[in-house]
Amino acid sequence: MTSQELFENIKKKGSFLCVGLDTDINKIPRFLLETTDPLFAFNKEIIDATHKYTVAYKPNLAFYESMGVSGWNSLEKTVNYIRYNYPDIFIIADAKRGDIGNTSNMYAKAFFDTMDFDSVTVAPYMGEDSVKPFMTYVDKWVILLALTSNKGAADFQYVTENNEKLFEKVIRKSKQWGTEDNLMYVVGATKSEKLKEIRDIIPDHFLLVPGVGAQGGSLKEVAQNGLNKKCGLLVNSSRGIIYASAENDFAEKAGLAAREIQQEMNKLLVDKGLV
Ligand SMILES: O=c1ccn([C@@H]2O[C@H](COP(=O)(O)O)[C@@H](O)[C@H]2O)c(=O)[nH]1
Repeated sequence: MTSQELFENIKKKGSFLCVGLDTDINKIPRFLLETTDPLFAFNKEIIDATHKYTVAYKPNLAFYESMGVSGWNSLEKTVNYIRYNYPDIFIIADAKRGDIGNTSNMYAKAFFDTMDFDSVTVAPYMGEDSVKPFMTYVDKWVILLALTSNKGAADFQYVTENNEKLFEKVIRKSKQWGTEDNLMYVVGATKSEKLKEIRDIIPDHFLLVPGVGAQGGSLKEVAQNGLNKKCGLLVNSSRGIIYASAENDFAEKAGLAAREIQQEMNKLLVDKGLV
């Protein structure tokens, strides 16, 4: 998917929402545990209830890997289900990978050949040769960690040298490795005050923004500082949507939670003259 195609979907749905599929076996409704594949059964219901309001899904790999082989199967079935039923939706493997070149090649093969993800989150710490293997695939994206939403982001990402913070250096250097059609950045919604500075460095790239909802980031502030002429934002909410209810009505409540965010997003897009 190109950035223009992503923008077209955003305009069509009036939404730049990404629903995070952080599917925790301990949090899903108990009756699903009696099904043959509880993680997939939960995801399928959530996807059917939210697809109208979202342009992206982001399974976080930890929730699937922690289950062993059955978790990988649930993940693969989830990706195939989205691809087959809702083909215009962008699918993110939140895996935070990156290693020496030949190993990154294998990570890229896992997510882009073996599984049909559109994108994978990658940690920039090991540098260009650890990131480039993910960019050899046509129509696939790297989403590079730039300024993360957690408290520990302060440990390294704000460290300043020659008047430049580490996260700024990461963005400035890495933007030369790809294009606006295969490289996005993670910027936490809890760091929305930094979005203007980030937009000075990368005015046109898409940003994946986790941290609204459960982590307390403000969608309005993210939009004020981060929207660009092609929207340029995918704002993720995981727990705030998928665990809106722990009862039999979990899917319906997730749909309502997604719709509420979509309606707010639509207003923000209208105010910005983008739809
Ligand atoms: O900086 C980051 C990078 C990734 N994440 C991931 O996004 C979701 C957020 O979930 P919520 O339940 O909406 O808080 C989760 O998968 C994180 O691992 C992040 O939060 N911050």
